[in-house]
Amino acid sequence: MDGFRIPLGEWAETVIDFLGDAPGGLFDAIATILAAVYEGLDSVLSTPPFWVIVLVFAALRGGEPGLRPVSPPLRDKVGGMSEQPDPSATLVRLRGSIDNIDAALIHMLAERFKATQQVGVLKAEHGMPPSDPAREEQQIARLRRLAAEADLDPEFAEKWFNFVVAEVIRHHTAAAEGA
Ligand SMILES: O=C(O)C(=O)C[C@]1(C(=O)O)C=C[C@@H](O)C=C1
Repeated sequence: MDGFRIPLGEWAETVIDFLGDAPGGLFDAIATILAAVYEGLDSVLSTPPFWVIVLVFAALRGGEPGLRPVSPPLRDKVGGMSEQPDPSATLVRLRGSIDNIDAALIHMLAERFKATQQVGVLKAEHGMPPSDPAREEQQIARLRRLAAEADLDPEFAEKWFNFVVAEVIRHHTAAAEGA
């Protein structure tokens, strides 16, 4: 063991010599890369994607009945009333699912408004108009398509979108007036 020594001091000297010889731009480049890595990590950690929110709720509920899929008991109805479990228990179970979904929707809406709030600041700072009808048209077309695929009424999806966007535009307008 005595014969072996990690030459830490020499390594550090080499690095310091290298940095000393390096052109000034190198430090800027390192700072830029570190800042980009930091910002990337910060945005990943502060904006959980959709599936993280869903997983958090799944974990919070554990194996409780609230997480059981809604459809199988409804399918049982075809077999006749005698196969139905206790209606009060069914109601409690379905309400458990409804409560989970409502909570997830609130969290997702909060994340959406955090993002649009930043868009509002950006638009206000650069004199961009609060609303962008062309963008909204694209969003509505996409959401209507997704709704149809998911068995949700596309009219309802569009109404929901317009309701949310009206609130976003109200926030954008207030931000522009305050800027
Ligand atoms: O994308 C934008 O430009 C936004 O301001 C966001 C948003 C939205 O909430 O989706 C809101 C208003 C615009 O008219 C279009 C879209």
